[in-house]
Amino acid sequence: MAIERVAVLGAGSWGTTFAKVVADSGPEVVLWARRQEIASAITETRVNDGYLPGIELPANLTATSDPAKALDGADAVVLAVPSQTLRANLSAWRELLPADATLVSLSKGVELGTLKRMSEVIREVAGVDESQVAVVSGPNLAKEIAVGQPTATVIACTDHDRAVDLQHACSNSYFRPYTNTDVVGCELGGACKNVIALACGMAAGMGYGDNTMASIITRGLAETARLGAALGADPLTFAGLAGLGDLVATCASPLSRNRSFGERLGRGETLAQAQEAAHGQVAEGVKSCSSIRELAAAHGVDMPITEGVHQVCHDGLSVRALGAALLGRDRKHERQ
Ligand SMILES: NC(=O)c1ccc[n+]([C@@H]2O[C@H](COP(=O)([O-])OP(=O)(O)OC[C@H]3O[C@@H](n4cnc5c(N)ncnc54)[C@H](O)[C@@H]3O)[C@@H](O)[C@H]2O)c1
Ligand SMILES: O=P(O)(O)OC[C@H](O)CO
Repeated sequence: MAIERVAVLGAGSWGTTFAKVVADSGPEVVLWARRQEIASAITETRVNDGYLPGIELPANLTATSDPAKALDGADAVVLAVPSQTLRANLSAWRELLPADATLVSLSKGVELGTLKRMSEVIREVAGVDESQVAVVSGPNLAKEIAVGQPTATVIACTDHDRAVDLQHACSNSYFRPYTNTDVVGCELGGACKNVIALACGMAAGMGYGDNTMASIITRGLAETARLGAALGADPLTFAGLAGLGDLVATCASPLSRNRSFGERLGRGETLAQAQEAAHGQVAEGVKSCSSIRELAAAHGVDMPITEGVHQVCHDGLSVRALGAALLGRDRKHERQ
């Protein structure tokens, strides 16, 4: 089914940027902003100044703070709110969701408490089959895409035809989506890389260079792939855009909120100071390190970097002690 009208719920960095991507690809887009003043400002100035200053939004993108207006007649509903708020937000929107609309997750995280992936939360709250839920994940730093820098991504859905419909709705001269049916692998790649980026940021904050980064990225990918194997993901997904691609972009970029957050901790700032510097924008790994750690434990999977990041963020371990603990682990074979 051709997607002609898209609702994007969440007007932060990625929600606004993805709304622009879709609008630049052809469909009509209605962007829902939680705050009325942001919706009005977008309507009046065509700019979301708080999140994407200086970026002019296309004419086929309109904004509202009324979810019913955003969702009316939508062929696809894109959910662009922080992971830990998705359940509450979607519960409030449930009755307004058009019956056969594709429900698309942009959020990269694992829910605290339930240990569910975002597509699982969506299926549960909206009461839909897994074939109706898609995930967009890849090396997608919003600020680069908003200025039209080229990138690729993955649209994952167990229903390949639905993924292809969505692919058509967000393909343009600077955004190239690939399809994949491995929803589990794509979601785990997106959630876990935020935690590994925190670790890379910590190392950068301590003054360490590229060998350290490459070692954390590579071993971070190894532990992500171990979790994926335990949860039934396709191992090849982790070598793709939603795995290695996103991991490298996030761990290397000063634009990443997760990496920047970790860097502040590595320079000796407290969690509260790093949180304040984020200006309300979400660094998903700070919470997901705990849920991913629990998920790993429930499946008997060893994730030492994730464990260490959790201890730094929530158990008072110093960044220096984390480095020493990781280097002091039992020697092992690379494939273990
Ligand atoms: N920014 C990126 O480059 C990027 C890229 C890919 C994926 N993502 C993922 O997309 C998701 C959204 O990220 P973002 O960059 O748009 O985040 P953001 O912090 O920039 O914006 C979050 C948006 O959600 C809204 N929101 C609704 N309910 C909320 C609540 N209860 N608490 C806080 N905010 C609430 C906020 O008003 C805001 O508009 C995250 O899971 C993130 O990991 C982000
Ligand atoms: O800014 P971050 O750390 O939330 O990362 C943004 C995107 O997920 C990169 O693909």
